[in-house]
Amino acid sequence: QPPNFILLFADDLGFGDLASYGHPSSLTPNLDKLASQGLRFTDFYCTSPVCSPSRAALLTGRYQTRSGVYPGVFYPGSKGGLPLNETTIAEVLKPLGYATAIIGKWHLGLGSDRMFLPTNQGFDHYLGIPYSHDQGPCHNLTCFPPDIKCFGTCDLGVVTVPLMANDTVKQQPVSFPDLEKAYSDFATQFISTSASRKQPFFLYYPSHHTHYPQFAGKGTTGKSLRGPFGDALMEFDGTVGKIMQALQDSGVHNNTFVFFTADNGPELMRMSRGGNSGLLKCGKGTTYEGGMREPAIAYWPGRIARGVTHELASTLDVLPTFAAMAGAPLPKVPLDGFDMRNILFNGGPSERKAMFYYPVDPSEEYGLFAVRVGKYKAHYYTRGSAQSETTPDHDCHIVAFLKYHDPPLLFDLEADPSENYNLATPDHPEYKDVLQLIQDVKKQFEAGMAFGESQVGKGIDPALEPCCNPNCSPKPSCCACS
Ligand SMILES: O=[N+]([O-])c1ccc(O)c(OS(=O)(=O)O)c1
Ligand SMILES: [Mg+2]
Repeated sequence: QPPNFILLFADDLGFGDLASYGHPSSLTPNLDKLASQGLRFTDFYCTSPVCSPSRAALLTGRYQTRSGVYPGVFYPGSKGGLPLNETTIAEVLKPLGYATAIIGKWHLGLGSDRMFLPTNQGFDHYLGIPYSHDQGPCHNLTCFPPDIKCFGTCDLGVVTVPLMANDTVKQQPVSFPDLEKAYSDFATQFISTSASRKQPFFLYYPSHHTHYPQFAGKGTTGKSLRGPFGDALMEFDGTVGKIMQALQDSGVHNNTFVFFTADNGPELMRMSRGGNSGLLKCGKGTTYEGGMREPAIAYWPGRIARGVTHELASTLDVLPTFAAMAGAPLPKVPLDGFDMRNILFNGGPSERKAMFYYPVDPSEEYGLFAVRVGKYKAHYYTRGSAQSETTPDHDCHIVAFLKYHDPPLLFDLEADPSENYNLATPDHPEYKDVLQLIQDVKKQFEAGMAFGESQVGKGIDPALEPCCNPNCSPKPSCCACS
C-alpha cells in the first residue's frame, strides 16, 4: 500500500517560534509532539524570503527562477501564476491513484478563467484563500471573536478576501473566526473518506497562520501566553492535532508520512505581533539566515526514528522524496531537489551539499545573493528589508541598501549561526580555499540556471480579482456575499 502524505506549511513562521525550537511562551503541543517523536531539522531552507516563490519551489522541486514565480508575490488581480506546464507534487502523485487536496493559502495565481488555481494543478479539491489574507481590506473584519477587529492596515482598493471552494467564491469576505474549523473539518473528512476507500492520499495544508493580521477562532482566542500571535499559532497547532487524530482514527497513521515546515522568515516589522527567528539574523525579505532557514519536522511512526538532524535540506527536496516514497517517476525537467530518504530512514548524510539564496526579486544581472556549501555561507550581496524592520540589528532594515561584497562575507554557520563574525578578512588567509570552492560551486549552479519568464511581471488586471457577484457595481467594494 503506497504511503499517504501530509504536507503542513506555515506562513511567516520563524525559526525560533515553536516551543520545540526554543520559544519560551508559544503553546504548540502537537507540533512539539511531532518534533519529539519525529525527526527535527536544524538546517532546513526555503528558497525565497517571501511567499509565492517559496511555494512554487516547494510544489515543483525547482527554484522559482525556473518557473518564473518572481519577483515578489502574486496579487488578487495578477495575470500570471504557476505555469500549468510545471509539474506539482499533486501531479506527480495523481497518476498513481492518489486523492489530492489542498486547504489554506494558495498564492500561486488565479489568472484569467482562474486557470492557475489548484484544481488545474493536480489537486482534486481546494478550500482556501487564494493569496495572503492581508491582500484585501481587513479594517472592518473580525479577527478574534466576538468582535476584535483585525489589527493594522491591509491592502485597500481590491476585493475583500474570498474563501474559495475549488474555483468558486464560497464566502466574501471570509469569516476568520470560523475559518480554521472549516479547514479541519474538511481535512478530517478528506482523510477518513480516502482511508475508507483504501485510496492513498496527499493533503497539502498551507496555513494562513501565522501571517499578519493574526486571527483565531473562539477555541484559542485569548488562550495562549503569547497574545494574538500566540493565539493564531496555537490554532494552527490545534488543526495539526486534529489531522493527526484523524490519521489515528482512520487507522492509517502508520502508513502516512507527515512533513512540516514554513514558507519564509518571520515579519519582524510586526514586533510582538510578528514571528521570531531565534538566534538567526534578520527575517522575512532578507537572505540572512533568519529569512531563509525554517523549522522543519519529518514524522512517520515506525519508519523514521526520532531525533535531530543537522543535515542540509530544503523545500526543494520534498517533491523528489515524496515521489521516491510513492514509487512515482520524477518530472522530466531540471530539478533542484534531492531525495531525503537517506536522512529520514538511515540517519545518513544528505545528498544536498549546497543551498543557493535568491532575494525577493532575483535577476540575472545580480544572480545569487548568497551560497552555503557545507557549514560555510558566503554573502555576495546583502540588503535589508521593510519586512525585517524594528529589530536592533540595522543590517536588517530597509535603509541597509543593496551592498556588493568582494571578497564575499564568509560565515561558519556551525560556530556562528547568527552570522556575526566575518571570516573573509586579511587576518584569516586560511579561508581562501573555502571562498574559492564556494565561488566554483556558485559558478556551476548559475551556469545551469535558465530564468523562466517572470509571471509576477505579467502585471495586474483588476477584472481578474475574484468577486462573488461579478455583475455588481461599483467594484471592488460590491463584491460581498455572506
Ligand atoms: O513581498 N511582498 O510584497 C508581500 C506583499 C504582501 C504579502 O502578504 C506578503 O506576504 S507573503 O505573501 O507572506 O510573502 C509579501
Ligand atoms: Mg509568507
